[in-house]
Amino acid sequence: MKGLFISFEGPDGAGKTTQIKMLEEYLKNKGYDVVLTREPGGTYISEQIRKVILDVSNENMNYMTEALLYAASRAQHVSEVIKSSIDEGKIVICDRFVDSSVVYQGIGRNLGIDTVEAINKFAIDGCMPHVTFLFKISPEEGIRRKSKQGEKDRLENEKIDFHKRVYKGYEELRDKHVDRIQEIDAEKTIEEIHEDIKKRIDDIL
Ligand SMILES: Nc1ncnc2c1ncn2[C@@H]1O[C@H](COP(=O)(O)OP(=O)(O)O)[C@@H](O)[C@H]1O
Ligand SMILES: Cc1cn([C@H]2C[C@H](O)[C@@H](COP(=O)(O)OP(=O)(O)O)O2)c(=O)[nH]c1=O
Repeated sequence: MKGLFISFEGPDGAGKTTQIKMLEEYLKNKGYDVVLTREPGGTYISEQIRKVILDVSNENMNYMTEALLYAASRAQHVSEVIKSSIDEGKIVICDRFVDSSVVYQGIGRNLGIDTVEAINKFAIDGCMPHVTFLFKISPEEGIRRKSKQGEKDRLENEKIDFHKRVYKGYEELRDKHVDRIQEIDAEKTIEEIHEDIKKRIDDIL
């Protein structure tokens, strides 16, 4: 049997990581073989690329360089982890995937959706999530939550305007992929959101 590929998307600080861990626990308790992974990252090589991308000292990084590095990290991740895990019948839960590039680089950095999709066509090699949970939270609340966690990375350091474009970008993407992207009200409590996600996953499984 083929596995299931689930991605989590949304602004920084939306609560994705918190919910992913809870979902992993829930699915493991039900006996599913779960692979938890993240982008940028998820493999030894991709994690090294992550460090370069998020390093605050790389403040003069060209936006195209940034987009290509995310795609390079993704190419390794897809080929080394995601494809094989799905083929082995596992449930892959990924903290961000190509939608993040479309929104952050395509819309946030103004490279354009088409350009970013074209770059990533090579990286994803036909591999797309079966379902994507999009966490809806205001940019201000996301930043507030994240700032409680300590030091910010290069992307989180961006001005509020950038995060507002990201928020709008996700709305645009949601309207474009209604069959795949499911919106989650991320301003609810941690428990309420977990219940919501459990229900949606049970429907899929
Ligand atoms: N529903 C929620 N309500 C309030 N705070 C939350 C909620 N979900 C997560 N948090 C807190 O917000 C911060 C960011 O959460 P995190 O899961 O790391 O978000 P993300 O992975 O989307 O950046 C953490 O300190 C976390 O404990
Ligand atoms: C995967 C991906 C992430 N990003 C950004 C989103 C985040 O700001 C950062 C990854 O940081 P991370 O700490 O993993 O995300 P979060 O703050 O949601 O927990 O990289 C892109 O700009 N493009 C991409 O393709």
